[in-house]
Order: sequence, then C-alpha cells, then structure tokens
Amino acid sequence: MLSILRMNSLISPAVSAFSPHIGKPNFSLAFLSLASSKSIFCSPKSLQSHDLDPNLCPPRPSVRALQARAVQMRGPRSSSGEIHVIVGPMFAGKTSSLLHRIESESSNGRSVAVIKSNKDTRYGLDSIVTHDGAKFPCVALGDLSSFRQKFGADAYDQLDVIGIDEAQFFEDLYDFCREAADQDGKIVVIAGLDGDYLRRSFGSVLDIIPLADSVTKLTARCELCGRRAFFTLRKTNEKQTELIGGADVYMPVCRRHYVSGQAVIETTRSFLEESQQSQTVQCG
Ligand SMILES: Nc1ncnc2c1ncn2[C@@H]1O[C@H](COP(=O)(O)OP(=O)(O)O)[C@@H](O)[C@H]1O
Ligand SMILES: Cc1cn([C@H]2C[C@H](O)[C@@H](COP(=O)(O)O)O2)c(=O)[nH]c1=O
Ligand SMILES: [Zn+2]
Repeated sequence: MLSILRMNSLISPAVSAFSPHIGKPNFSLAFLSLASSKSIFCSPKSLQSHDLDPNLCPPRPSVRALQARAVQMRGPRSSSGEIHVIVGPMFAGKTSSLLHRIESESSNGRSVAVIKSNKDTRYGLDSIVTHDGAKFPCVALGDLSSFRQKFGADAYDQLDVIGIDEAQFFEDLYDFCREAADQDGKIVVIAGLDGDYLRRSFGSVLDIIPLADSVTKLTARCELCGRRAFFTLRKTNEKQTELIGGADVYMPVCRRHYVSGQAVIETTRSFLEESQQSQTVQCG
C-alpha cells in the first residue's frame, strides 16, 4: 500500500510517461517527472504528513542538471529500441512470423539481420528455413555476444532490426536483447520455444518477457485431432533437453493428446528399459 501511494505521488498526470498525448513512452520525461516530484528528494520518513514540509527536504537540483542526467540515463538511441517475442510449440509458425516481420521492416527501408543458433545445421548455416520451406539469409552463432564482432561494429551500428530464431538455444539472450534495445536502440524480434518436450521453461526465452514490448504465443494444429496445439511431443526415447529435429522426432499436440501421448511414451520407455535390464541379467 505504501509503495502504491509513493508511486502515485511520483507520477504527475500532466507529464506522465504514458500520457496519451505523447504516444510512445518517453522515459526522459518520466525521469524529469519523477525527479521534480517532492517525495523523490525526501527520505521514506517524509511520507508522514507532518514531514511533507518543503523546508525539511534537501534543495532540488536545477532543471539543467536533471536534463543532463536524463540524457545520460537515456543513452544514444534508446527511445527507438523495442523487443518483440514470438513463442509457441514447434510448427506454430514462429519462424514464418519472424521472417514476415523482418521482410516487412526491410521493405520499409530498415536495415535488418537475422541470427540463428549454430546448433541446428540441418539446412546449412547461412539461412533460416521454415517447416514449409521459406528461406532467409542469416548469421549462425553459438552465442549472441559474438554477433557485433562477427557482423562488424560499423555494420552493427547501421542495423535497425535484429531477428533471433531458435532463441531457446542462446544462453546470453537476456543481456544481448537488453543491451541491443535499451542501449543501441535496435528493434529486436525473437522467435523461440517457450517450453521443451516436457513443457518445462526452455533456455532463457521466458526470462526476456519482462523486457518485452510485446509477447505473442502462436499455436499449431494437433497432429492427432486437428485442434489447436500448444505443446510439442517428442516421439522418441531420448531424454536430453536439446535434440535437434523436425517432424521425424516431434509433433505438435493439444493438451489431451500431450497427456495421453506422453503417458504412452513413458510406458514404452519403462517397458524397453525393463526388458533391456532383464536381457543384461540373463546374458551376464
Ligand atoms: N501440425 C502442424 N500445424 C501447423 N503447421 C504445420 C504442421 N505441420 C507442418 N506445418 C507447417 O509448418 C509451417 C510453420 O513452420 P515454421 O514457421 O517453421 O514453424 P515454427 O518455427 O513455429 O516451428 C506451417 O505454415 C505449416 O505449413
Ligand atoms: C521441443 C524441443 C525441441 N527441440 C529442438 C528441435 C528443433 O531443432 C528446435 C525447434 O525448432 P522450431 O523452429 O521451433 O521448429 O528445437 C529441442 O532441442 N528440445 C525440445 O524439447
Ligand atoms: Zn489433439
């Protein structure tokens, strides 16, 4: 409750960062708005009404000092940075949606680049390919922190839009996206699996949601009943989290068929494990 009261008192309605008159959030205004509020210069104790006497607060910094500080905090191009996240099971159209966005940004005259993980070598390393065969040139990397140096610092500076496919495979996703959008003013569009075949959070994809301007969860068609599919079922016995593959290994399924399919796979696995063990005992 106390923090809600403080928040309310810190945002002046006339110059709110989310004022409809301004359109896009303007964080330098937000900073000035926050900084010019009385309570930011007072200790928490000043929330008590008898302490709200302006004489008890330290002197306010000049507007010029606040502006300089706001520019310093804002960084060079942060007002145009954005992060858009596309998640869903396999075959949901994540890569297609990423490519669509990248192509439309490119035809609007923006400079674009697409990164994919070098763990997936199925279609070569120089293009990303959707499940229905659409292609786009890309840079394949093991980690995102090497992108600037591999792409070239000058070329990086010229980029407006960065697409990242198979985001679940990048451990440094959070730091890269934050820096690209907040510091370098890039529009970052990320496509990846939110969950693995056991429906556990996959890599760092969910960690970037607090950084995002938008999050879209796409669905595929359940291969067993045609209803909307939210999950990816692994059809084989392999247990490791990362296992590159397509329709040979995975299928998109609805909740009902995930639960029944997973039960069949687990029963089959334990049956195979048991029969292997008994064979070993008999042979030994
Ligand atoms: N069960 C399915 N449900 C939906 N699309 C499927 C299915 N199987 C194959 N596809 C094809 O996959 C395409 C999506 O491919 P892609 O964009 O590569 O998906 P994702 O990146 O999410 O795996 C669809 O347009 C469709 O042609
Ligand atoms: C569910 C799941 C998937 N993978 C792998 C399989 C594919 O190589 C990619 C996903 O590609 P897509 O563009 O989303 O079709 O991830 C994995 O390694 N582990 C899993 O649990
Ligand atoms: Zn189904």
